[in-house]
Amino acid sequence: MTPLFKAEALSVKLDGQTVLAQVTLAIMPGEIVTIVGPNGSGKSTLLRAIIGAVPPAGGTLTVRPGLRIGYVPQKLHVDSTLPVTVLRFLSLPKRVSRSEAAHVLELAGAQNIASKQLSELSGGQLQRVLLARALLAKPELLILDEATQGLDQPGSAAFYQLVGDIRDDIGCAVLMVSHELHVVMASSDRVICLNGHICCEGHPAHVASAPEYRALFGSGTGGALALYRHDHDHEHSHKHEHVE
Ligand SMILES: Nc1ncnc2c1ncn2[C@@H]1O[C@H](COP(=O)(O)OP(=O)(O)OP(=O)(O)O)[C@@H](O)[C@H]1O
Repeated sequence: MTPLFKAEALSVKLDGQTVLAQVTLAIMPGEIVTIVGPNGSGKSTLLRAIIGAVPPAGGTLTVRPGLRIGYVPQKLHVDSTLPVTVLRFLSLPKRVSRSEAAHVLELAGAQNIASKQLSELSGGQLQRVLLARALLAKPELLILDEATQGLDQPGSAAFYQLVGDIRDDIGCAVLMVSHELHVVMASSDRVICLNGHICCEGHPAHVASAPEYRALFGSGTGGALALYRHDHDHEHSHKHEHVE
């Protein structure tokens, strides 16, 4: 199978400073990959390099020609004085039909809020609308940059569960940045721990116990990890592979 994109020994400089060095990474169709790493470790820069917003300073980045990418930003700052309904927002800047809008809202679990004003949505509802908007591109690769910032833990868990369901529905790969390894681990196939370079990678449980990860994040989430795994096994045992 051909990867959707492949970075080989990729380095990126911003303002003359090396932000990413020797990053080698490929994403296969349908895979869910999560990038974790401390603040300033280059996570957003890596996503921006993949979508072509920053040029490589070294190495190579090969993106499959014509790859359809959907991008979900961290946050949308909504001007509450500007009246825009969810349906209208989906038609900006390019008009979409009502049925297309209804379809992506349904995929994103937001079908009952189509006629609401953007300004009256909760944080979790707004993120679902942003996700719906990214789905309009019929993405083969969905990129999420800390898309659950500001959501509480159950809200984040529900959101990542939804992302996993969408992958199952439309078969897209997902590349996302999250600080919440304990929340995303149930829906990720692979986790990459980044700190300017790739420190460690692999199955979520492997990364959580890797010395490089523990050195960066401590082992304080151990209890939460165990608890989440436990809950997850019970709630969703019909759908996902389990972390043993
Ligand atoms: N436009 C820019 N010009 C110069 N330096 C930048 C620019 N954007 C980011 N940086 C620097 O590059 C480094 C990596 O930033 P980046 O935003 O990729 O990290 P991050 O891992 O996404 O951080 P966070 O978790 O805080 O969002 C940081 O040291 C940052 O200060």
